[in-house]
Amino acid sequence: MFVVLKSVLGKSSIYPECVYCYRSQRVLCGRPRPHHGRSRNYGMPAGDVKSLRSIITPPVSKIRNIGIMAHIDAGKTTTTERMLYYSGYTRALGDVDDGDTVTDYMVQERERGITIQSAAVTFDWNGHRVNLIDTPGHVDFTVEVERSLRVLDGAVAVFDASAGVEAQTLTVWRQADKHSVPRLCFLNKMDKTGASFTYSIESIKAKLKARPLLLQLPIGEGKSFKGLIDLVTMECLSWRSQSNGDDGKRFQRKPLSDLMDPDLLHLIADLDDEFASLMLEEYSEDFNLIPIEKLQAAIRRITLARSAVPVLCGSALKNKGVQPLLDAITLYLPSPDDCSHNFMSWYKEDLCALAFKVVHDRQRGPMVFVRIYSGTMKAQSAVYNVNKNCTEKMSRLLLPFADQQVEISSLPPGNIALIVGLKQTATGDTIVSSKASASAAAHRAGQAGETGMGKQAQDSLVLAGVEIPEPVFFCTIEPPSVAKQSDLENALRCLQLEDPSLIVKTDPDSGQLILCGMGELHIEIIHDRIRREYRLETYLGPLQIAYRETILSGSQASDTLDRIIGDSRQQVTVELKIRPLSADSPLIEYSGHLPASVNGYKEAIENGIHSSYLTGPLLGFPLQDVGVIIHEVKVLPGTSMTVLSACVSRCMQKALKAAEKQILEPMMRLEVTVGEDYLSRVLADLSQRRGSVREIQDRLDNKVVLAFVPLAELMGYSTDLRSVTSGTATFTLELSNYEAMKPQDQNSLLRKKGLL
Ligand SMILES: Nc1nc2c(ncn2[C@@H]2O[C@H](COP(=O)(O)OP(=O)(O)OP(=O)(O)O)[C@@H](O)[C@H]2O)c(=O)[nH]1
Repeated sequence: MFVVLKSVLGKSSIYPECVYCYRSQRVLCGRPRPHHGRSRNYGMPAGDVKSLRSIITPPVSKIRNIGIMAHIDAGKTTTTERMLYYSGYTRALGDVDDGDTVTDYMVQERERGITIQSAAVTFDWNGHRVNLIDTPGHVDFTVEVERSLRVLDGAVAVFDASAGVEAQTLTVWRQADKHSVPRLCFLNKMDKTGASFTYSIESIKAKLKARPLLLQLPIGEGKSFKGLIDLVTMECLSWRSQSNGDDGKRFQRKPLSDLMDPDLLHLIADLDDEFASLMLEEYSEDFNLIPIEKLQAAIRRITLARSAVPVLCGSALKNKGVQPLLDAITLYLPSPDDCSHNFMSWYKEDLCALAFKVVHDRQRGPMVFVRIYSGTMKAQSAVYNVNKNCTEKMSRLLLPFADQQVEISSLPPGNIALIVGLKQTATGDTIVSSKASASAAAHRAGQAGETGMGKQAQDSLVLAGVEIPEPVFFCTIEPPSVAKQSDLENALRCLQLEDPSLIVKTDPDSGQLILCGMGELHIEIIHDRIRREYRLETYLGPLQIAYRETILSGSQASDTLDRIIGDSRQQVTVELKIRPLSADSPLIEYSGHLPASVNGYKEAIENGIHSSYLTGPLLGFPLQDVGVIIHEVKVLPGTSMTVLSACVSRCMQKALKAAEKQILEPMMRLEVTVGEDYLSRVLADLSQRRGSVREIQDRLDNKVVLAFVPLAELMGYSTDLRSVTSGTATFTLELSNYEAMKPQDQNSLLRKKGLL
């Protein structure tokens, strides 16, 4: 039994069993007030706390962890807002155009009107707990998309009914195909001039290669759109005109006919054997006697098997069709019970959760969104972070109900929760109950290893997270003044917890901070967030590609460092050889006749070598595949280990200068999905980008081109691909390896950098 205390802030320890509701304007997780000065009233007057009072943990079969995916501007934020409103968790209808929505809470999202990071909101509908997870579609945020696909069990694809399937939906749809996520389609904006139900259905068939299962038909299109025909219940659903201020909460359901829709029945029988036998046997006399529940159960089986995709329609902006969409989510999309992940079996009843988003609250510090896969999560307990190898204490466990957070004492598997108190946990980390439990899971994975599972597979099973690709772009970032340097470092530390694909380094020569990210937009967004959220005006250097360097021939060098520091003499002599590293030789070797005392210096010697690996001799990029043989090390007694490391490092630089050098460039594994009509154009474009095509596969009616292309040739690829394929192709990109540049390409790069 929960009691809601209105606006009681920071007193949870006094009433540990209570559920607190927080006024969003004060305690939102880092959510700033709307920038335009107008703010929505999220306050909860007395007597309107029914929904929070009734919070109980539902059985897992009643949980729906659902992603919303859409092309930019299709209306997913508006649809989400309506869902929150109709389910009773917000008191006013949020409007994207006024910048006062709940889910798009980063200011840039409000201003740019795009959704960058996945936000999760929870609400209850018809006895079900719905956790809505927003799914970004931009290619720079692929990791974000993959991570959100990992935590959700089903998805709703929202379309602009006047545009049909657009590029971003295609990208996320294909990722959802890859991860076998069951979906529903919602054709939004049926009220818009040019909206066409038929066109949208045709484009779902043609572009997504999906089989639409029409559960509704619109009554009118564009300005004349009034309501829907529900083909499952054979009812007419009509809403009052929004022009007289109607919020669409109440609508009329009028039975149209006692007869079922024969087309729908036959299509369902075609797709579902169980339903077909009902029609042929029990109800062969009269199909119209088939109970609606049986029809709905068949639609659910079809949706989960992904043999067709239910299609609904409406207009979120005009408050029409959202409640039936919510019904469909609870009726047809999977519960956590319907989905399983391999790694879950290693934890059995023990806690295993994935941190899928970290946000910063000025008062409460980092707040971590988690999906619980197994075991129970308890407030005020210690948890073990497998990725960071550390134990942390969580203070509070919250449910992210709309824009309020509701405190709860424990949560079973299948749920999404918000944790306060974890300081080390970053997005993508796996959280379990203890180190012992992680070891037990690794042990179980190991036992399976004996039956054919490799070490790598074991590790990935123990971890619930998504692998973060190496960043391939970088640029320098400078604070407005030296005094602000530590503020900038702090901001970057916080941002890294939220976004593990952001890497921050310090240039060893200039001491400048360097941002490394996944793409142009990624770095731009980080820059923007530092300005807005941390109020720091920073300067970015030009965006550069992260090359690497290596050597093609061996070389030898010796060096002596002789210094008087204070009143002691410090002297080191080093002689070493470097050579291209072959796959089976060790990185550092010591030649046979070194004095035994060298053993005591090994750490300092290796530090010197590792520091020289960070800056290559040509352009200062990290070294790769360079082996070292230490021939001689003479150290005067009393010499500090720092001087020894410095001498080794200087000697390495000398040897590197003398060797034949090579730049390695990042090669990207590019996967382009395109219709046959545009295939030749895509291939011609790739050949101009120094790309090599490895394979062309068939996927449904599309061609999938697998190619390796130098990253340097992929600047602006998304725009170019859109123009050569009229927006019909999608692509994914990830780092494959580093490859030696051809002499002419290397020379032109060096010339560009002013080094030739
Ligand atoms: N006519 C019409 N406009 C709509 C409807 N739903 C949303 N819009 C408008 O479409 C624009 C985009 O809506 P959003 O809800 O921000 O779309 P989104 O998909 O969340 O956009 P991103 O977060 O940028 O990807 C806004 O101007 C909305 O007012 C609708 O049903 N009909």
